[in-house]
Amino acid sequence: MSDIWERIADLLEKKLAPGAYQLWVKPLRGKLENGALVLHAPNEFVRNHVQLRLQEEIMEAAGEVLSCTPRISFLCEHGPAPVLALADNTVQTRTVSRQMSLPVAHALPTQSVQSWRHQFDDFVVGPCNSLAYAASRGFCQELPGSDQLFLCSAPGLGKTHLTQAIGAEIARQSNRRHLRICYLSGEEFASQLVMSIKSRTVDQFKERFRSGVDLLMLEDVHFFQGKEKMQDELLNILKSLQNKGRRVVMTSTFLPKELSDIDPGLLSRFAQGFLAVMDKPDSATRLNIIQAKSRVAQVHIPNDVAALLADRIRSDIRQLESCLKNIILKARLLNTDISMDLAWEILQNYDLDSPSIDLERVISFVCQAYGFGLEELRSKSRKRDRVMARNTAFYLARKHTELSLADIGRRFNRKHSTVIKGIAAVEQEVARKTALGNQLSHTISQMQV
Ligand SMILES: Nc1ncnc2c1ncn2[C@@H]1O[C@H](COP(=O)(O)OP(=O)(O)OP(=O)(O)O)[C@@H](O)[C@H]1O
Repeated sequence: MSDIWERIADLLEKKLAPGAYQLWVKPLRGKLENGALVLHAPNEFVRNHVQLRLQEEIMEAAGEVLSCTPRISFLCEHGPAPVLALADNTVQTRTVSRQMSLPVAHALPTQSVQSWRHQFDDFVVGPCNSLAYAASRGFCQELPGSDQLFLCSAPGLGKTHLTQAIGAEIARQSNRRHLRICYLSGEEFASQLVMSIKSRTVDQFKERFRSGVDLLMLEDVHFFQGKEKMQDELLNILKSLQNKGRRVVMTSTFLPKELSDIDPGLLSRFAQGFLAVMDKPDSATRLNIIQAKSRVAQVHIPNDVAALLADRIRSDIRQLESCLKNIILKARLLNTDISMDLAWEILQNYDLDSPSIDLERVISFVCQAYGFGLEELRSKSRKRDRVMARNTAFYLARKHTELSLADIGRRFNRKHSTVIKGIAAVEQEVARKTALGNQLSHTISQMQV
């Protein structure tokens, strides 16, 4: 079948500038495999250039030779994974191929339908992300007012996961197979724009986004801070997409209002749709994530190990996941059980949070510091030293735990209004720097986090 490629290449020789043909098309080897045109480039540089710049021309030439437009895979002789030109590898009609090829040429290199890495099913929902999850689901169902979604969180808390889940879900819905999805990061957008400026193809670059995209998924838009030229182009593209009723998902590590050096018009576009913020997971969600990930790995994680991980890696799910994977891998390599010792060894390689403080730790600290037992703290006694000890416990519990005032009060046999008064009394003494206040400050600072 390689003579097919020779015919396509001959056609390209006639259509392209001689230099372009010699440089980019001549080194390619091509053949038809299962209805797809598979092109091998000698290296990644050539492959990327051909995929980015010549895909349309190749598609057209192939269409003329074959009387239908085939799917194209771009492979690299020394490279790893194939890069599919189409998001949908089912029905291959000329229209579908042409439509799909435009945005995907500018998408992340490996985003074919099969390569969405994350789904809704493997996203663990907790209080920290339930709104973002619901909004992402709503976006897929085209709920009224869900044309644009802005997902925001600190790094490693699931923005990419949800964005990819949206892409996977929409690409999966049979009635949306024709939809042209463009998924890329702010940085990729910028580098493609720079390349198009260098090759004087900015108009084509803009046109691809304006007319070739039904759903734009743009990650890490905080990248645009301070990049004026990029912001102009993005603003125009967003305006055009929004005017045409096209849908947009964006992610950012910062809220629109926290971004600096961004054109106000662009900021206002960022804030135009639904803004969903994800927080750090609470301990129950962290445990659920550990359990879900170990289920996928088909490994049993002992409860004490799960509790240790959930306690010491609290603010970044990516780190939590990576630590868990390393523990599982090490246990497999050493052919040993997953134990606390093994977990501790792996944990040393991570940036750990301090052990969290729960109410029982607060109680035992206060009892030790003041020389009372819990029953004396819970008693009705209004003796000054007991009141101070109790108030210190209220204050520390409020500071270090996520418990409500009512929960704290319950443990000490007190109403939540008493807890408020106790905390205020401690704060007042400390602020006034009285002798008692200084003593309280010292005691409070001894509670090691
Ligand atoms: N709620 C969750 N349930 C299951 N896995 C999650 C959840 N949140 C995050 N993860 C996992 O944590 C890892 C990091 O998540 P993700 O890449 O989506 O974070 P991000 O917010 O996009 O980070 P960054 O800002 O650094 O790009 C991924 O492997 C993802 O699957």
